[in-house]
Amino acid sequence: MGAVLAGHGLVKKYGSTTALGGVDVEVGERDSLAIMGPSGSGKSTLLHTLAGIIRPDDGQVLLRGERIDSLGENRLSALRRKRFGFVFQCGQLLPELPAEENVALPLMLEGVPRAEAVARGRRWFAPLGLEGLERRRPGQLSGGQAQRVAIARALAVEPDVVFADEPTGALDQRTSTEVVQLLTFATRETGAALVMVTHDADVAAHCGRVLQVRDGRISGYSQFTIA
Ligand SMILES: Nc1ncnc2c1ncn2[C@@H]1O[C@H](COP(=O)(O)OP(=O)(O)OP(=O)(O)O)[C@@H](O)[C@H]1O
Repeated sequence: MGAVLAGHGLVKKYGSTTALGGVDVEVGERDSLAIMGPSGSGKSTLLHTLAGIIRPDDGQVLLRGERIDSLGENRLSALRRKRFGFVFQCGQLLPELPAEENVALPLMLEGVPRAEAVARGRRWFAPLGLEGLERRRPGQLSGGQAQRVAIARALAVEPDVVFADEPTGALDQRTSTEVVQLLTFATRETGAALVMVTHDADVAAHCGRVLQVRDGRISGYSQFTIA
């Protein structure tokens, strides 16, 4: 079976800094990949390049075999909205909207009527342990609850790939474990691939594979068997 997302020979330079020096990476359906490495090694650049946020100077990004890095900006941003979900370190939820409307937002941006978008988004509240919190605003949620709302929002469009950039970076260890378990479980349930940057080896160990990046190149690879 072909890769859902692939990067081939990815190069990105900032002046004399080589952030990516020719990286090859692939993720398949239900596959989860953690990207680890020291500060400044190119992890975020790799995630953002795969997600079509940064354009590589050389190499290609393919989504289900189709090249996306050469798309025009409008098509690329439409593709990001429809086919990718994003989870950031701090949920980046809209503070004035209740949880269920934050989750429904990506669907509403795609033209789904509000009531239907909220109903579709609500299916994630029980599996993510958020039942009863639908009307709470982000300021009334704990850090872990807010990250679970962010996961629900990332999954609302039923994306091909979920990108998570330090999704547990602001959480304590116990909450990190809960959040990464839910993130990997819920992403696999939808059949999406997961690409996650993390500094935390315990968090990375929940992914099927771990890619080590150093000085913009892959320096190691490990594979886990997920029960
Ligand atoms: N917009 C930019 N302009 C100039 N240099 C950049 C830019 N973005 C990243 N870099 C440089 O590219 C290299 C890789 O940065 P990147 O943010 O990808 O690393 P990282 O591994 O994600 O780091 P961290 O763990 O600290 O977030 C670094 O040397 C960084 O300073």
